[in-house]
Amino acid sequence: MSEVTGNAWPSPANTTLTNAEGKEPQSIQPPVKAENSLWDNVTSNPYFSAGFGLIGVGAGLTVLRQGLNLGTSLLRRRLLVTLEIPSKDKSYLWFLQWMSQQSARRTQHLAVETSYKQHDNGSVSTTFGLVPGPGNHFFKWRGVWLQVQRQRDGKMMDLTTGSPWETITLTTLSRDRDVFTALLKEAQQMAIAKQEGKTVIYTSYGPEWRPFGMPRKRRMLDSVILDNGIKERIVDDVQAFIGSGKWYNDRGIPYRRGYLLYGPPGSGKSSFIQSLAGELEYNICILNLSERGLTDDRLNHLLSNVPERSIMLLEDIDAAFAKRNQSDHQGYQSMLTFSGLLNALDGVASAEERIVFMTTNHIEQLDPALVRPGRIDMKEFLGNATESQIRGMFLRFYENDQDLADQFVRSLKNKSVSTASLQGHFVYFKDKPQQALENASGSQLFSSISTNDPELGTEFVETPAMLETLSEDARLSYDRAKAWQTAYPPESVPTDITLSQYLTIQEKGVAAFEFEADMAETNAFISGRTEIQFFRDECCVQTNLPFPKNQDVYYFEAKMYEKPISTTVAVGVGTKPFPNWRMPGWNKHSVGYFSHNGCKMFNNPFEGKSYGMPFNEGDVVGVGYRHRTGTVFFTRNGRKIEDAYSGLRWNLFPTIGANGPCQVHVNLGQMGFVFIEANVKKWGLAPMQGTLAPPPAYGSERGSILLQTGVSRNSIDRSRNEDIPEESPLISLEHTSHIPHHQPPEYSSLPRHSALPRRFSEEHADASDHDDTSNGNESDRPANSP
Ligand SMILES: Nc1ncnc2c1ncn2[C@@H]1O[C@H](COP(=O)(O)OP(=O)(O)OP(=O)(O)O)[C@@H](O)[C@H]1O
Repeated sequence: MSEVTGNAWPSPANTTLTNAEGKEPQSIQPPVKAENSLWDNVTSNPYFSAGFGLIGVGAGLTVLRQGLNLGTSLLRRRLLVTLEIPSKDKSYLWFLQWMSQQSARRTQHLAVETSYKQHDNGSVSTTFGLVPGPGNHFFKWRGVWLQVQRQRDGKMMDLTTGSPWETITLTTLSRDRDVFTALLKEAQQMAIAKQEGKTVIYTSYGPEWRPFGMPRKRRMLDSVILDNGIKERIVDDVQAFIGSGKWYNDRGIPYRRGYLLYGPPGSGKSSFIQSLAGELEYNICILNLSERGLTDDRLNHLLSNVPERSIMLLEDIDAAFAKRNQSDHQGYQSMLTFSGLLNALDGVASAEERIVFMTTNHIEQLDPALVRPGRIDMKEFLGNATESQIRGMFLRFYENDQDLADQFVRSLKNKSVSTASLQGHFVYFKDKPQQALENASGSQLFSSISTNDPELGTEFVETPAMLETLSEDARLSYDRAKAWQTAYPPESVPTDITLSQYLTIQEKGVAAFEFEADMAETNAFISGRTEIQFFRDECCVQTNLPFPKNQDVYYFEAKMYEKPISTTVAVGVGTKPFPNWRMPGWNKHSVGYFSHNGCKMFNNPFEGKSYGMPFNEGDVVGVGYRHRTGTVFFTRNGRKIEDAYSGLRWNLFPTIGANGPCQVHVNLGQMGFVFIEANVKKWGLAPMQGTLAPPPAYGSERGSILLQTGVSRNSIDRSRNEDIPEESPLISLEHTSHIPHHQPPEYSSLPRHSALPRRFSEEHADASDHDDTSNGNESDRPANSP
């Protein structure tokens, strides 16, 4: 049994052991050696005590450091104040600019901020601003010490702009905390002062707007010379819009307004928008819709976050969707879709007003959905220089030279020149008005002149005055047709007479020609190939085949079979494809003679020229085409009117249009013409009958090829018909002798007999010889031979 005395742990020295017999216990003495070796060794070991010492020192230092940190942060918290400016914030750029003025010279670690400046003459100069680079910088401002810490995050990037994420941290003493506000205000004012009297041009940078280059000097409104009234109209409209936010909001109308400026290049569209921004003291946000990577979402975001007091400018809007008509689902150069643009323009309602300007050189290429009111509320045509513009431009360059200005205007009468060309001319003859006048017909000025003479088949350009003559509906139809013709240009489909069409004309004669009308699309119905019934609205129909080009003249006549006075009919020609809701003469590559006023029209609905008498029910209007000179002429009730137009060397199709109910019967040569000359000279589109036999009379089946038993290919006497091709029809040529002898028309563009069996063609050659000399029966063949 062991006994433990006291509460203390028994020391090994005092431990007593008794045995069972009660014999004197032997006291167990701890071995002296063991006690010394364990404890003493430990304590007396120099290495061990040195380790302890080190641990103690380390712990002490750690405590001290933490204490210091704690103290510093306490001190910082109490004594210092910091301001963080992330690179996303607007004031970041202001601050950097401000810094470049303040402290750059005092710091050792600089970074460069390069900026471009585009001058009014187009030249660009570059300036380098030195700003504190990443790291710590100290400087003193208004007696206060500041620490600037510019930190660039190596790992984080602004994914939209691709630039590294940066933060600027400013530190100063707590008591000087007001210095931050003062500093930021000064930076802001400095930035604003730089823009004062200037127009800032923003471009998109990722999903945000960034200033492009330095702010530009404001352009004055009177530096842009537009035709009378245009400038005032737009400026008044914009100003009225800007002040009427409440009006819009009260009526739940999105507070935005869209403007479209269209017209030829160099007419001042961009310049005017710039000067308008200057006048309103607005900035301009330019967006290129063809920009790579522009998506619907990004556009939407950009349009919803236009900087304050800015005009949104979408230039050359037609270019972005040039391919739209090929497929509605097509991707464009950018990833922007047309519907994306429409949605973005409709856009989120924003409290700030939104002014969107669009420009185009080709309004006809714009989708009607884009130009509808709400997206575009005001359209203005900026065309080539008018007389007043020419005078205005001249006087801007050579003040007070009224007389010379008048002479200059006179020298450009009836000529078409862009205002940009005029500017170039005046710059060239700077300070030399007399020379500018003398060289008014010089090549420099007129390099961009386009003649407006429709008779020469050149491009027609409408003017605002012309457009104003159209009603809203007519203008819509006109714009639609122009857009349509851009998508489907005249002659963009093959219209030459093909071999099979040629053979059909040979076989069927004039019956191969017929008017076509798609009932689903056209408000017209055709019966018996040439009898046209119009129902309502404007539309036109064309023949399936164009005028052939073998004989000198081709001719057809249209009889006004039933025509109320209220219906206007236009008889003429046009190329294909042609918008079937337009009258011939109203659109490119078409000519029309109009019933209500007797005018002729070519290529446009504005410049009708007085031509013949009006025509009405019972009247017969004829159209002749001389393809060598490309001349179109008309007849009225058998009397020829003078040539209408010449130089039209296209595949022209007889075209009849009407704007209301009426019936027009057309004679393409299937019967005698009212115009005698056409009968005598056989100007019809093809012979009355072709080479195909008419069906036999009832009861005369004997000998008829229709009821004969078929003749096998082998039964054909090939010794006499060596050239019969294997694939020739299985009709025995023995039986063709009764086919009326008609000379097949010699459509020169195609080989005459190559596709026909030799004997067949020989027979017909004989027959035609015979016909040419002895058969003068015009009722039989009125139309085809020259
Ligand atoms: N009506 C005008 N009045 C004064 N300057 C003009 C006028 N039209 C053109 N200019 C001058 O011609 C140059 C080109 O003009 P601007 O870029 O405005 O034409 P634009 O119609 O926008 O051409 P584009 O359709 O090719 O963009 C500018 O330097 C401008 O000053």
